[in-house]
Amino acid sequence: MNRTPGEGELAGTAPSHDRDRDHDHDRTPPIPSSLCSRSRELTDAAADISFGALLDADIDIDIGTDTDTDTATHTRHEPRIQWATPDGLEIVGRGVAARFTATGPTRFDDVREQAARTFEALEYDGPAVARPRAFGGLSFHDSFESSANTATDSDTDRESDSATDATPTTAPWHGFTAASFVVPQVLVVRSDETTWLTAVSLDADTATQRLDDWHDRLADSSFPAMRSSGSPPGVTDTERTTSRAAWVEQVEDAIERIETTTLRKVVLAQSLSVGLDAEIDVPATLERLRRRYPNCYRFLIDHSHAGSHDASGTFFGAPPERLVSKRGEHVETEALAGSAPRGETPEADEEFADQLRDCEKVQHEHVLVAEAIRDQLTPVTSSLTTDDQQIRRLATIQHIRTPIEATLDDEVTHVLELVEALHPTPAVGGMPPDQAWETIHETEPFDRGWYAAPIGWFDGNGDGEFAVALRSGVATDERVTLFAGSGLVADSDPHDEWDEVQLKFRPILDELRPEKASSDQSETQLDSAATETGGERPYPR
Ligand SMILES: C=C(O[C@@H]1C=C(C(=O)O)C=C[C@H]1O)C(=O)O
Repeated sequence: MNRTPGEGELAGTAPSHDRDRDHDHDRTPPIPSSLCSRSRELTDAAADISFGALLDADIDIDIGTDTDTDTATHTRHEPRIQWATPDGLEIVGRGVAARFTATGPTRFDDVREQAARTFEALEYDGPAVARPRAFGGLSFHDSFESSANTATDSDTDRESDSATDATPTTAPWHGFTAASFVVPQVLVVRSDETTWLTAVSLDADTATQRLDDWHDRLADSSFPAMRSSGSPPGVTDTERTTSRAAWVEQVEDAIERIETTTLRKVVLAQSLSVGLDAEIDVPATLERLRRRYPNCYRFLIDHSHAGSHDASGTFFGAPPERLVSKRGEHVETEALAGSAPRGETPEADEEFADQLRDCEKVQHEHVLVAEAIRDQLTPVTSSLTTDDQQIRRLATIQHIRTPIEATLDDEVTHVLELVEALHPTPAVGGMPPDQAWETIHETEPFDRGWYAAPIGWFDGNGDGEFAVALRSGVATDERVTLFAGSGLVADSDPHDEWDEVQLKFRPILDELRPEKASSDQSETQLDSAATETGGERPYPR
């Protein structure tokens, strides 16, 4: 199938050298220099059906003048996003009003520059919570390059350093690029008691028309009344990238590097490819994850590129970790590192928590992360406070958490600047960062892609929020590829670290296996204990 971009569906490419070597160059309209947005509050009935309706893959979304007549394929290829924070803000979006993409070491600046051009002339009449935002993320490392680009690079001049170092993407990351954000054409935003519908287009008339069309559609009672939580698709097989024996060798090798070089900490990961009995319903899976991991973020990114022949996979997850949020000059972040299982009883649970608090190795691993975050933020902030350590309890695992808040000085104006400064924290990379990446790159037998990388949104003011894309996977047809890792320091034990990684696969893996339903009793008990210790601050809207 070869689609042409529809009206209002504008794809941005990186400026300068990157644009010259984009293989979709001829078909790619420029980044829009204006956007118009209209919002309307949804009444109860429409609000209830709006999330499922907008995410439902079978819905024939209006994307303007798209010429494709194969509706089923076409809707599956229609980009969609979902974003939810632990305090109840939920956003779903469909279609592309603007797209910002970039590759290489300048990817943060390139995306910011593209977005600035588009958002500069944004006309918007709704409340702040329903404003247009760009949703997306980045790959873990800037050497990541989409396979679509690499396929054609041989016949174009490769000018940037990044292009020369780039590694072609491998499954399941086909179609992903080093930085990709979309401003959706239609958004439903739920916050507190209200639900808003927002439509975005190049001009006011189209935005108003789109808003009215979608409002009528959502008032249509033929849509299901509730968001579906579906049922697990069932698992046919699992394939590991890393056997236990290989892992033990990798960890021992990493520890030797820590003992003999200046490397102090490195996070090594594994990937698990899971074959499914049926195609996965990702929004329904996220709804089940919401019920079991209410304190986590939830995200879904399906950025299938207009004009591309193949759909990319859907990247989704329920991460516990905030990378950073910026609202005006106020910044919130956290160190989350150091992990233990949940106990079967409250006493056993507390014992595991005590081990986290008292274990020298775990404290070392955690403090490295908190210090690195403080060191990155101090030069750009006028004040910075670090709270006491807390235990963050999730249904299947507990972590040490140190909340960090700061007030920015005048130098930093965009959340992407903070994302660039902080990513990767030693919670997912290591210390020092370059040496940690070298170790990861030389050790891990798979491509991290967007795993453990920043995922989130920013708006026209440069405010935004990013989580770390952990407890995540990529769904492609009837497989889901999961990723999980663990922080290693000098006295790490390979077998303990193996167990920790398996625990981190569980959030999604449990939702793929029907047998999980039979152990619901114990999950419920875990759930009721899965509250945070220490007060959680409100997440920004
Ligand atoms: C790397 C992961 O998790 C990170 C590593 C942790 C650790 O080493 O203790 C804990 C939380 C996360 O910061 C993962 O979930 O894959």
